[in-house]
Amino acid sequence: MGIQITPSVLNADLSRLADEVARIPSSDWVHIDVMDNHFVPNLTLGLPVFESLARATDLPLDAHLMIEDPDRWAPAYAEAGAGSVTFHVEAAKAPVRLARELRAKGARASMALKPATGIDQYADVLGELDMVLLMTVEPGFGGQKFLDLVLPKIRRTRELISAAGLEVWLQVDGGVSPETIERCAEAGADVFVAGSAVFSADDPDAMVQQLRKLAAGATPHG
Ligand SMILES: O=C(CO)[C@@H](O)[C@H](O)COP(=O)(O)O
Ligand SMILES: [Fe+2]
Repeated sequence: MGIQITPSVLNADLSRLADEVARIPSSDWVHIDVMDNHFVPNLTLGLPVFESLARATDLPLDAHLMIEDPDRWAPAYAEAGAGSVTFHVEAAKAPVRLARELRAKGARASMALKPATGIDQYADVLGELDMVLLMTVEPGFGGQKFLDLVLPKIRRTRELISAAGLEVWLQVDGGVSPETIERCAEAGADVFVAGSAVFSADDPDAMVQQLRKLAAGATPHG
């Protein structure tokens, strides 16, 4: 599939969500951070806002659920029209069953890992997934500093995906900017979330294009 950029609207003007999304037409996806104030110490938005945005844009929505009990709530985001639904493995009770349910509802199934969660123990689950999200900050807030300590895990995840002959996308999320995106691409990431880097830029769409170019230039497989 190649390099994809999925801006997070967390630090956009949430009172004008549809207008903000209209400022980034070059994006491959729009990343929506759903937080419940339990799994993470922050509260953002839920299904009603998500459904409204799905009606207001033609860009596909990439739902990142930082919530407890994703087994119960995640399928509703697939039904609401999400192209991709990401649940956290630290919160899921039955990740394989949940991934299968998301796929059955027509969404891409994606599993997220916090920075301190290892990937090796989930090697056998990769075949059930369309994407793995590796957090490069502790989840909960935009605008945090990129954690270089996650780079070896990005490399290891790419190795596991390749060794199994899978087409699983590898997304990184947190502190991704023109300063850090090349490191992630070199390590094997191919889907890049960027929140503050995009929405604090004078021209957010030009920033999306710049990020894509930098990642493409640094990626080992073109
Ligand atoms: O999931 C999260 C935070 O928990 C992210 O999607 C951030 O919202 C990305 O924002 P930046 O780190 O790029 O500012
Ligand atoms: Fe996110």
